[in-house]
Amino acid sequence: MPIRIYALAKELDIDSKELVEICNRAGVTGKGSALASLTDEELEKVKSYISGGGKKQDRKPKAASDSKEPAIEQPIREERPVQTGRPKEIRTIRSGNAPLAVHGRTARPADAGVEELPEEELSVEMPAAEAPAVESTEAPAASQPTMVEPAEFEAPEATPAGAEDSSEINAIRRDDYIAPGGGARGKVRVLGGGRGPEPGEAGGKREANKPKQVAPTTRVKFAKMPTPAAPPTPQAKKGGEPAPQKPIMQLPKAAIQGAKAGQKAPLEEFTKQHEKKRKDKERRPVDISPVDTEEGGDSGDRRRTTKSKGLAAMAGGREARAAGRRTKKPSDMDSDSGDRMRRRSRAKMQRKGVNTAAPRKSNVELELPCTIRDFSEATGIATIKILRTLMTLGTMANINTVIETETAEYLAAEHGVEINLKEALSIEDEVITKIEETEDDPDSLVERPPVVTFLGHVDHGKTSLMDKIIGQNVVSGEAGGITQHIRAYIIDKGEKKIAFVDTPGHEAFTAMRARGANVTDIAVLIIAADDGIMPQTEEAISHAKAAEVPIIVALNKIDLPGANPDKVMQQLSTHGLLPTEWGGDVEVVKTSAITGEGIDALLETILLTAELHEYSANPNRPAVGVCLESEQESDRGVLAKIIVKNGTLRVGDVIVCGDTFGRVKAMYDTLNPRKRLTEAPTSTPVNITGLDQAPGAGDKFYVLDDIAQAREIAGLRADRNRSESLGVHTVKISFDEFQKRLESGTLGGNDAVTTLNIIVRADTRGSIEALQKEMQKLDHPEVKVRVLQAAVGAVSVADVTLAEASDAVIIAFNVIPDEAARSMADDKGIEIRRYNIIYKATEEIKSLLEGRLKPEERINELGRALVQRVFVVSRLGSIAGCRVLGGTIERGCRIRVNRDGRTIGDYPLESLKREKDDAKEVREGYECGMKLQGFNDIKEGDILEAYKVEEIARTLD
Ligand SMILES: Nc1nc2c(ncn2[C@@H]2O[C@H](COP(=O)(O)OP(=O)(O)OP(=O)(O)O)[C@@H](O)[C@H]2O)c(=O)[nH]1
Repeated sequence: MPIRIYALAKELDIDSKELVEICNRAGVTGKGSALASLTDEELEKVKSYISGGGKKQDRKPKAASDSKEPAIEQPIREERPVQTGRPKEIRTIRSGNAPLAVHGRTARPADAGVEELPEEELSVEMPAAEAPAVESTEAPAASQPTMVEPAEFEAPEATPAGAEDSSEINAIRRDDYIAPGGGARGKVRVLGGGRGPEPGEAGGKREANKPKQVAPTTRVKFAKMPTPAAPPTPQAKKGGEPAPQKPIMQLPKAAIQGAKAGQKAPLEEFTKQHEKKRKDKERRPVDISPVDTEEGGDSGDRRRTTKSKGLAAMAGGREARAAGRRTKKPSDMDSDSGDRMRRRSRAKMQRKGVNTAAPRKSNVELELPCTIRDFSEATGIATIKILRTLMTLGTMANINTVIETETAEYLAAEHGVEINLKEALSIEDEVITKIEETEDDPDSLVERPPVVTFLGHVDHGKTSLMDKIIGQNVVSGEAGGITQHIRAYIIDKGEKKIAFVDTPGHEAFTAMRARGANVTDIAVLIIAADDGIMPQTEEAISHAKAAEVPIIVALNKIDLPGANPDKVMQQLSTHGLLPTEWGGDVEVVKTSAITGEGIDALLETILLTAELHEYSANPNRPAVGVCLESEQESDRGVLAKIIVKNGTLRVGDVIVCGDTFGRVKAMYDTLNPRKRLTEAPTSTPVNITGLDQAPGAGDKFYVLDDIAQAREIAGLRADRNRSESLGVHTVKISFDEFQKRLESGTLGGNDAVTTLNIIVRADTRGSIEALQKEMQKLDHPEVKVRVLQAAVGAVSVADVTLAEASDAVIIAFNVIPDEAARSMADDKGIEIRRYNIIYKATEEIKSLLEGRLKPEERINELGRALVQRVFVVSRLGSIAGCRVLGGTIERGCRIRVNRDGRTIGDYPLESLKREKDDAKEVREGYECGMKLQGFNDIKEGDILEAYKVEEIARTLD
């Protein structure tokens, strides 16, 4: 017969609730309350359980038997599941006013009699449903610090009657506490379970069976703690097995003992120190070393780990910070902070010696001129390194400094970078070069009139002959009967035309050629038949030959009685111009400007020669040509005389001519200056207006599409001309320059054979013949010697002009240059090489050709002096009283004695005096006395040249 549990409890005289639990332990489950009924079988089972002592055994604390701790130290509680998570409620008691330090709370000095309890004995109530079962001896793994409020020991809690949910409120009752050794007052036990002791246990069954009479004030009831999120502790991850939690602060043994003994100060001091350390640590930047992070939350372990890692850990931190910076996008930061960060980063890299420049590049193409910044960007070399390199050369520069080709090559070599330098194309290169390099379609070419120039000695009849041809009388209009201006005309000869250019002399002709304006197709050499070849005739021959144009000889003044054509033809033969009459290829026409004899024959010969050479041009292309002369007129402005070399020039065309530009406003005929033209075909000389300034003789002109282009090109040229005029003249041509050009293969010439042009001036015809004979012996497969001119007499301006136009060197054998030629040669950088031994001159030329010209000595010209008086002293000999004309005369130099333009001797200077005193040197404008060693035949009017021989170190093998 079923019996209610409460009835059975009454029968057995036990608490109904306790009986319910006994039923459960006896295996009779499903009896949740005292109202539940027990079947007979269940009743028998329960009674059997009670009578079998199971009740007593169950009530024995398991901890007492399992724990390794001394039994007296074991908490009196039942084995309960403990959750590793958060605590729900805490029950604790304390002795007197002594607080307990629990989980992160600073322990205050405890009163005497307070028992130090192991931490795991601090009871934390966990929700049974969530908590994994653990041994009660293990410390709860809850990492969240929990504060336990003090509770009065004298007022233990009592479970209120009818409280079924023990997990919700677990009061501590007096019966729960069993003092070791009789329950001495003052001992503290923190109880884990909410249940009171079972009957029969210490505390008495009687008390257990009765509800406790608890004063409301003595019962401590805590509100539920907020539910913190469970930290992902490593212990929790390991199968739910919590790791033992270590105390935040470990008190040293001495402090504990001192505190127990009532010594307050040591413990307080230690506590302060610990607190200070903790705060310092909190203020320190967080070390985010990956190693430390993995170590978990144990601060002690973290400290050890950091120390043990040492520099490695620091490096790791730096890397982590750098990684943080790298991952931060520029957009995430404001511009200022971004700039600061970049600057800091750059500065740091520079401190470390890290190259912040772009990586070096190879095979760099660099357009010159460029700035140092451009060079750095192109090559990847840091600008600071480039500037340092330049400083070693003594060049102070900055990043905007423009560097030239040589500097760029040096920098590239110094820093081991290969660069391909290319000059920047200017608009001039792009436009003008394109025009010049444009080749006309052969089908577009038509025959054009030849341009003829008359050359010859003064008064041999050039102007008169041209006048006769064009039917004008210009001779009478020229000042002094000497041609002062270039005249240019085009005449009709039947169906053909011939253009004539009359120059003031061969020098003007050559000067124009020197500027690259070789307008002449055919040179007509005018020789007066009664006079024959004169010095200027020789020069004219040389100039015509140097121009490499066909030569026609006009034997003028044939009407004169003294005309001797055979003599002239003989002379021509000796100058390399063999007449056709004598089997040569030079046409010789006998003419008279007075009678007109031979004029038609001359014109026909010109046309025939032109036909042979097939001069042609493209009339349909934009015109190109040369300015022959220009002047500023008051009414028409700039009037330029030009000749069209190709294409057709029209009014309205935009032209650039030298450093001038403009649009052709008007065009005038050269024969009839007031006759306007609308166009000028090829080979036509015309006067034009419209240019902004007067161009120079020899300036080429080009027709462009755009006036702005013309203006820009003219401006660039003007700037360049200004800078060149401020620059220093360099030696244009010299033996050394020849040597360099030979070695570099840039010496001018046809095909594979280069040509060494020489102009010879000598004291006698015999010297010239001897020199020419020696030079004919010079044989070189790749270089040929070409004597442009060989004449007797001092070096003239014409020689220098020819040398400039032909890249020639002047060899002066026993002669000196006149003052004008010397000045001009210095000005234009033309070398005049002087010799007094034929063998030495030919030896040097031979060495030059063989590429082994290695001057061992160099003549250093010092100065010149004019002998004004000669004093003959019996004991000493002749003393020359001189005035220094130029330079200085120095003691110990050598003196060349020149008389009538010829060098008659070369002697050492024995003594140099200023008045009666020996002088070290005498400068220009001063008088001095000179005694030459071994020469007493000095005369007034002699020119004494002082020079020194300098030893030059060999630069080649
Ligand atoms: N009898 C004669 N006299 C001539 C002939 N040609 C020129 N003359 C004269 O020679 C003189 C010089 O003539 P120009 O024509 O001035 O000689 P040029 O070569 O032009 O002289 P520059 O202008 O100084 O270079 C003049 O008085 C002419 O009259 C000629 O064929 N026969």
